[in-house]
Amino acid sequence: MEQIPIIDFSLFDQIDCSKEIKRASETIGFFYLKNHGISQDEAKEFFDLSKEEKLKYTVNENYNGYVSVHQEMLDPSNQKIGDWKECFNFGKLHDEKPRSQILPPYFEGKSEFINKFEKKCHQLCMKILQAFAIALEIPPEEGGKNWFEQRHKYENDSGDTLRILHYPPIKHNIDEKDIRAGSHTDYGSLTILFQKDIGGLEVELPSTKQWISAPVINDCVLINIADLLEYWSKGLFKSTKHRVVFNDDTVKKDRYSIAYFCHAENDAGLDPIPSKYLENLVPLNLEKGISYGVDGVKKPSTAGEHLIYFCIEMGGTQSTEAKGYGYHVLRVQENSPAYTVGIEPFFDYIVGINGVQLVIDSSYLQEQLLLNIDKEVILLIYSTKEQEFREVSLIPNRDWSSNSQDGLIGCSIRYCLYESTNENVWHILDVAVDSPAEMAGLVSMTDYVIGTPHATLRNESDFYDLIDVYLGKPLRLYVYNADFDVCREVIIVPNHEWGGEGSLGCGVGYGYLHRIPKTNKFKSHEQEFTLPWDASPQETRIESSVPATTTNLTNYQHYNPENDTITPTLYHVESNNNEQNAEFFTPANLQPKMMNIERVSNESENIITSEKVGINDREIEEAFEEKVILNEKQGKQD
Ligand SMILES: O=C(O)CCC(=O)C(=O)O
Ligand SMILES: [Fe+2]
Ligand SMILES: [Zn+2]
Repeated sequence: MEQIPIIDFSLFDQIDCSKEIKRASETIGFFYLKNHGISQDEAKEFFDLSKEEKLKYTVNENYNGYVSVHQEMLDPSNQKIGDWKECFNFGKLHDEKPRSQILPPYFEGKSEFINKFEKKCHQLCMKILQAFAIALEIPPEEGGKNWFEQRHKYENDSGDTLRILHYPPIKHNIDEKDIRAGSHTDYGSLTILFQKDIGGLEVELPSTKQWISAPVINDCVLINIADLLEYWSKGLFKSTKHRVVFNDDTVKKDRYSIAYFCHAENDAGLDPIPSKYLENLVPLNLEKGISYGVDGVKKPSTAGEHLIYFCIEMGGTQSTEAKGYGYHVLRVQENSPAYTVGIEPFFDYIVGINGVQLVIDSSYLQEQLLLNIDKEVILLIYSTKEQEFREVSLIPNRDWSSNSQDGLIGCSIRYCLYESTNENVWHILDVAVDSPAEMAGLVSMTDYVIGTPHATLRNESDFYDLIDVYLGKPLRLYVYNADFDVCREVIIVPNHEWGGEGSLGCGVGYGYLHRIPKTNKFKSHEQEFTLPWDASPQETRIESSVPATTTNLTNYQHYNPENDTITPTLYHVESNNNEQNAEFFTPANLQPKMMNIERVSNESENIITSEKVGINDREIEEAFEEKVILNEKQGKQD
């Protein structure tokens, strides 16, 4: 079986050493270094402080600070409980610059030592990266052996982190799923790992997927390649999965380790390393987000963007993001019951009513509303913006509107999947002067295009196709502004004649990094939602085989139409839609709940002066039918 090689770093100046490092990085992604020049110090004293003391320094938004036992779960798909470890992350402790992190008094006294240690680790990483540059034969005109160093300068901001770890002993019987650190890869360029006395680290061989042990070897540090370097090298270097397991002989012992995560500077572009060894390799997909400049040209991702993604993930948003089916709220009528309780179009999904989860598209929701006219019902709502469930209670009724066509709660809905919906938005980046984007009033950085009445935008390219079709013509966009937490309608005329590059004149970002930020405005409702559902409203209803979408929904029953005892003819769908995605509660003529914006006067045809922007009903109807309408009607209206 393959073994993790031991490389003697005192031989650094000989070419063999860099070749060996390259070979190890291409195959296992891990190697031991002997004679690396750093002596390891004990982290134990910090972890011996009281829990209260340590919790005062819980990780901040940059992921610096204290992480308590079980707070981190590195392998959520296989773990039942978080990692059996606690750790403390130090950001870079510059001596020249003010520190971004407040240190516990315990470390304050040792900050000089920590700073020195970090610098030594960084220097060691630079030497290893030099070995990579030599082995990859980066041409001198590109930077030669200094290519990596130029992108990892200590004084520049980066995600460099020193982490001390403590894995407490376990006294009771452990579950087979219990693990000290779940399987994961590291995030930056390189990691130096200092192990001491107690083993348990395992590495998954990329070739065979077998887990092998990475034992403690005296006087050696362990180096591993991390994700950024894998991406940068088009996958030539392997960012290998690793984990820390309990062994019979170590489970009752404390384990301490130290990791130094070396990252590229935030501004470092991630275009591939200039090396002949990469020429025939296909770039890996980062899939975290794409940005386009004002000129419409794709910008390379940077190490900093990559890092933001990491901080979002580790900050825990991943665990709250839910996936499942529900009724997407497309419109909310002003002064309707839904409006009054703050149901938000676009972001909200109705996923349950009175304790029953709506896992199947059926007439159940309508029936329940009809059965409860003038009585209170409780709707379970999932917000893709807040990534949160909440309950609202409202009274379906016909009194709120004089129009008999209006629905009972005043929402237009469509049954669909609610996963990553708020990633399918187009983030407005820099807006160029006098560009169509500026004239349309688009706001740089805080505006997000969330849709259009003309078409259903299902993926990134749909947006660009739409712009092409509307070249020289007014295009209506629904735009969300994160500062004001409000939606409005914008009319833009994409064109190439405005005098700058691109047809919109603004940079656009798409994907995970460019999703709509949470506002946490429903946080205060959390209490309300955790109340258990005690009613079992339909005794005859049987659990459907569809699993609950999230653990939050365990108190919800599943509605199964096959066991329905309610006569389905109670409700008549008043809609001219024929598809199963009928628009149940839509009145024939309603004004969209879009903010009316003041528009700056201008001769240009795409500017409407201080005027309320309404949307034609037919347009909306058709958008809801998910038909892409890209033609004649537009001319008529504008
Ligand atoms: O403690 C160890 O041996 C490994 C820690 C680790 O892999 C990490 O923190 O990323
Ligand atoms: Fe790791
Ligand atoms: Zn963005």
